[in-house]
Amino acid sequence: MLDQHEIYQKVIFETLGPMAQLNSAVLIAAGNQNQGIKLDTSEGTFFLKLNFNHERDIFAKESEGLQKLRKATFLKVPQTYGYGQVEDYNYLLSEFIPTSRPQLDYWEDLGLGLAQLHLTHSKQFGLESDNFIASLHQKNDHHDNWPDFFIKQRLEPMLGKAYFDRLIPLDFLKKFQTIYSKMNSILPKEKPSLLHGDLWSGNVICDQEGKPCLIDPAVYFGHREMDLAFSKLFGGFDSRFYEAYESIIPLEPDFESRIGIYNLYPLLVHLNLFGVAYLPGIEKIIKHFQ
Ligand SMILES: Nc1ncnc2c1ncn2[C@@H]1O[C@H](COP(=O)(O)OP(=O)(O)OP(=O)(O)O)[C@@H](O)[C@H]1O
Repeated sequence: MLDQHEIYQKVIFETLGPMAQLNSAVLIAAGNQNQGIKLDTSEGTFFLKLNFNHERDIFAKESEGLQKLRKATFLKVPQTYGYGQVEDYNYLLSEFIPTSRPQLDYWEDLGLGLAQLHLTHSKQFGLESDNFIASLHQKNDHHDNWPDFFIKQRLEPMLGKAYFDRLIPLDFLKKFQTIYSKMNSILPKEKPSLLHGDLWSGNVICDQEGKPCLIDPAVYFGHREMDLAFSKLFGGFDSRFYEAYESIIPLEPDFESRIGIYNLYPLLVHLNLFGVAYLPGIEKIIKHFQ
């Protein structure tokens, strides 16, 4: 069995080549699933993400998602250098983003960059393959209609998992499903937009130039209001972000009234990841829309 140092050395051998040497390694982020490590090597400084998830393609999908974002927006997005497995670990090696304090136009940039991302359209909602949101499988089968996609590919799989894992009883599941018939009239029709897919404040970091940098996406073509609603779930972004976004692509009237519906998805994700503390929030939204 390899020790930590040998694992890091093997990762840089596989991704940067046989001449690459590890100088030092510092753990900078330890989440529920992943470890984030700053690696100083003979080839430069890199960010290494490691986990034991049994889904072996989790970082292949993260790398694909980051590359899709890089192509679609002027915003900073880390370059990826390789992913794979060393012993039981999955790894992803990417550009290390040193952080600093936001510049004055930080929020405006983020709003304009997200609008640019959302102007990347597709004919259908979905993606060519499934991916992940945090450590959970995220389905992406194509649909022509947003409410169908949202119900069948987003809400139902997470609701089913919560029921299967005994986090919710059957009557709660049935109550939840009663709102499906309202979706068509509540959700405005729009073209599928490329989304970040997990756009909360923890997934935007400030780079060394004081500019926003997008990390940790769960990309797909969806309704752009999903990203905007998600951005309001845990603390929200500065009002300059929303103003800049709307200067490029204004929102349909009454967006605020739909935020709860969209956020049923991240709340179900949190229910499945972290447990029943998220149930009352979900219940409140369901009651409101029943
Ligand atoms: N490319 C990078 N360069 C430098 N630091 C990074 C980079 N990517 C992520 N980080 C730091 O590591 C932290 C965790 O990264 P990330 O969100 O990708 O991991 P995660 O395990 O999926 O986290 P979470 O479960 O909190 O969403 C970030 O909040 C950020 O501080």
